[in-house]
Amino acid sequence: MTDWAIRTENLTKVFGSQKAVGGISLEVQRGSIFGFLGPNGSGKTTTIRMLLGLAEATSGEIQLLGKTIPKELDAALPRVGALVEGPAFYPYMSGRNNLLRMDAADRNSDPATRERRVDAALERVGLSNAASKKVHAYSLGMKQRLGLANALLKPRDLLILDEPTNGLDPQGTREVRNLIRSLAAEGITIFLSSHLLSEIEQLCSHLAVMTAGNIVAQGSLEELRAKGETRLVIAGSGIEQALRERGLNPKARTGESFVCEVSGDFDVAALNSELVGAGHAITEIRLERPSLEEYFVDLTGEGFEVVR
Ligand SMILES: Nc1ncnc2c1ncn2[C@@H]1O[C@H](COP(=O)(O)OP(=O)(O)OP(=O)(O)O)[C@@H](O)[C@H]1O
Repeated sequence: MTDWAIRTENLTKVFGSQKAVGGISLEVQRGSIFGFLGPNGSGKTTTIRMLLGLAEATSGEIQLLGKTIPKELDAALPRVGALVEGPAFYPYMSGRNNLLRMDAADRNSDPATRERRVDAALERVGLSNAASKKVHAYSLGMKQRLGLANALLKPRDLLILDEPTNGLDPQGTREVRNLIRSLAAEGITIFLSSHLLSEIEQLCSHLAVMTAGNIVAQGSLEELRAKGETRLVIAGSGIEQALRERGLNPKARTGESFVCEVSGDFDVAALNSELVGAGHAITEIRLERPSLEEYFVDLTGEGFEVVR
């Protein structure tokens, strides 16, 4: 039986006459870094708010760490850290005092361990040296890391992060991404929304693609990569006839090369040695896979930003 950190079935949210989330079934495996990819306005934040019990679903079901939401919210939430719409810090208070204050506002947290937990969280996100600095002097990346420290004041099994690198400069983006990687390496399941395909490709093991309130693709990165059509590109002496004899359907491409549609697991090395063995001089042979971006654009008719 698969152990799901998040599972939804037919989750729907309607605002007036608008379906912001149109019946989505998410399956987020424990231990994964799961990317929730979609352009702005596709329904990601609304979904995340429903997962966390911040918004009520119109219909459908949610399981978070095996608990039914919203019925068993109190049992699930202590193990879930969240970063949704940058938390509001007091700018003229230090990072450390902000965390102490936020922890004190949480009725389930233990005052006896507060200082120790706050210092450990600051250490974890690399802010120990800036702990006594006022937050208004923090860079955006530091503020975002402080937000993550706030989400890490207690031991967590799952972190839900809404666009965690949005608005950060390249340095801040790198800091936050590295932090996410190290948290995942500790075994925390990460669910992260982003409108950047490049971010998801760099960080995530699994993803779901949202467009206009619906999931149009979901699975591991490799599964989705294998879905687009694979092409064999090949050039060599007498190659067209040789390919036809082997049941492939070559089409002429630029220069001397031909292209054939093949399955994702096509064995190029075997074909190469067979053709060479039969006396053909092969000057080019390779598989060409469409990028994830091409595949998603085919599915959604939209572009994804590909900022690195
Ligand atoms: N409280 C609300 N009342 C009415 N419509 C809403 C409300 N919240 C969201 N919407 C609408 O629902 C749709 C999905 O919005 P949502 O914020 O979930 O998208 P998103 O993918 O998170 O985008 P973004 O990255 O811009 O936040 C949008 O069309 C938005 O205008």
